[in-house]
Amino acid sequence: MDIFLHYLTLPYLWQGAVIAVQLMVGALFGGIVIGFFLALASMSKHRLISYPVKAYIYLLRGTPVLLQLILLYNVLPQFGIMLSAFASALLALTINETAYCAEIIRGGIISANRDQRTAAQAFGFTRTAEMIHVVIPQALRAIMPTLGNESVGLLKSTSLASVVGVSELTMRSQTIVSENFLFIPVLMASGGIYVILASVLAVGQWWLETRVGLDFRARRARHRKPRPVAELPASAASPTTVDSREKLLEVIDLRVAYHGKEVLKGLSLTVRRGEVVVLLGRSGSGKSTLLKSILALAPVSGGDIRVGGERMGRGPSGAPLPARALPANRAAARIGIVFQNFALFDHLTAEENVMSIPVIVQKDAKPVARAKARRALDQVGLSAFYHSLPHELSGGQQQRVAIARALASNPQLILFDEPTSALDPELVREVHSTIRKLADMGMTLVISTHDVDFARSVADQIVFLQHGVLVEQGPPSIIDNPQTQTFAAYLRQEAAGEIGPEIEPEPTAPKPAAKLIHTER
Ligand SMILES: Nc1ncnc2c1ncn2[C@@H]1O[C@H](COP(=O)(O)OP(=O)(O)OP(=O)(O)O)[C@@H](O)[C@H]1O
Repeated sequence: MDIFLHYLTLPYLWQGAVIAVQLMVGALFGGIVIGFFLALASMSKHRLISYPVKAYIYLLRGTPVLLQLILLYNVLPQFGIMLSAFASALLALTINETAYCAEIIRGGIISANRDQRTAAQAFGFTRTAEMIHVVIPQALRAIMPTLGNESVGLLKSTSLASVVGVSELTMRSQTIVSENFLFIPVLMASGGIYVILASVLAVGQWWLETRVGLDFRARRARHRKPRPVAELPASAASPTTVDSREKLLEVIDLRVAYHGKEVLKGLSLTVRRGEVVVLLGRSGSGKSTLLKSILALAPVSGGDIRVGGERMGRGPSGAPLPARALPANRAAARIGIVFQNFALFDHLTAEENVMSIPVIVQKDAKPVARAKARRALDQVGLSAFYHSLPHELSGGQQQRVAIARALASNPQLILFDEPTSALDPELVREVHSTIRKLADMGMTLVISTHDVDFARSVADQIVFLQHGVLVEQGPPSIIDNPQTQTFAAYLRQEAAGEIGPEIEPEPTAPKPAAKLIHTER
């Protein structure tokens, strides 16, 4: 035991351990930084970028790190590059690590919630902002355990550096053994040092995992010191006077196709400022696609969409905007959106969720954005929940945070994509009453829903879609007096609770006759 303890505390071995740790930290750091960019490159739409990166990862993962180490150590001098044994071992381990980290990080990125990413894009986040504020926080939660595992594996792989003459822990224990033949105590002491280092890594991993976890964030949010909140001018809080004749949203002959299949077939619609338009239709009729198109989030193949003076997804000449110009286009249109599944950023409190739009999109100072967020949360009756994380709220409360988030950007138009479909009946009421309040304030709303009674009570204009075609349009009275057989059949089935998804008509079947009744307010 004494001999074991002697070697366990031997400075010569611990100096070797320091070299092993230096190799591990250097390779892990390089692996994570370079791996992040490789992960992005491997997911690129451009094959010229993604394929070589995938091939690089494939080759490095497919060959033993020992082989790579020896190869690099012997190949570099032939190109006149003379590196020390330590530097070439570090380089080889880093290169190998980039492939593994790229795959770990790619896994984290693809695990990020799609709805939250769509929400960020809809509000006008740039790709970089989406990455920093939405994807990376979620990806970190997913990759932390695997990365912790990887760091322990890497620590053990540093022992391979001994083959090129790096005097790290394993090599030093072998050197001692070759002199005194005390295999068992020396190798056990060396193993003990590896276990101590791995334990330190495990504690670090646990600490980091806790910090990116939602429970820790929730606790921290509750105990955080109060942050500065700006005074907002009183005028900003009151609803603006609207000219109800002004056309705010114009959808002109809109066509959208997914993989060659047309799902919106020449749809035209006008929404005036202050108007509430409700979209009805069976599942699959194209309601969500219409809302996504308004935000330039759907593959529009024809037609035009204007919100205020802004052409969505197109430049002034009518040419489609490149992807990098879309965030500014969406931000300029000032459209808020509320999704069926809330799509709140789950690592942010209610207040942070709402203020993310003024901070990230409108570049407001944080105290101003916080004041706007609190005003919006007060408007939807959530003054007591500023510091709650989404998972601490009921579905109805989460949806009201989502409504506050849509309000915080001072939108000229708010889109609701089946805002109550994911809610229990008693929670539906609270969300409906919040939407009604917005309508009473004179906000312009476009709401997709299956709730005919709610549509009747809130709408200025009802729009019925079928197979991507606007079949009937008119005041709420058309619900009691439908003008087309298809709408009448839909209403009958809806009342009987027999509504099913759309069944595509045969390709030869004629389009449903469109009967339009236009309403002026
Ligand atoms: N990303 C997509 N890729 C391929 N097809 C899609 C995509 N999104 C929607 N579609 C198709 O477009 C059609 C219209 O879908 P959409 O979601 O707009 O209908 P909806 O009326 O909103 O339905 P629901 O009431 O169920 O939300 C459907 O046939 C759907 O399968």
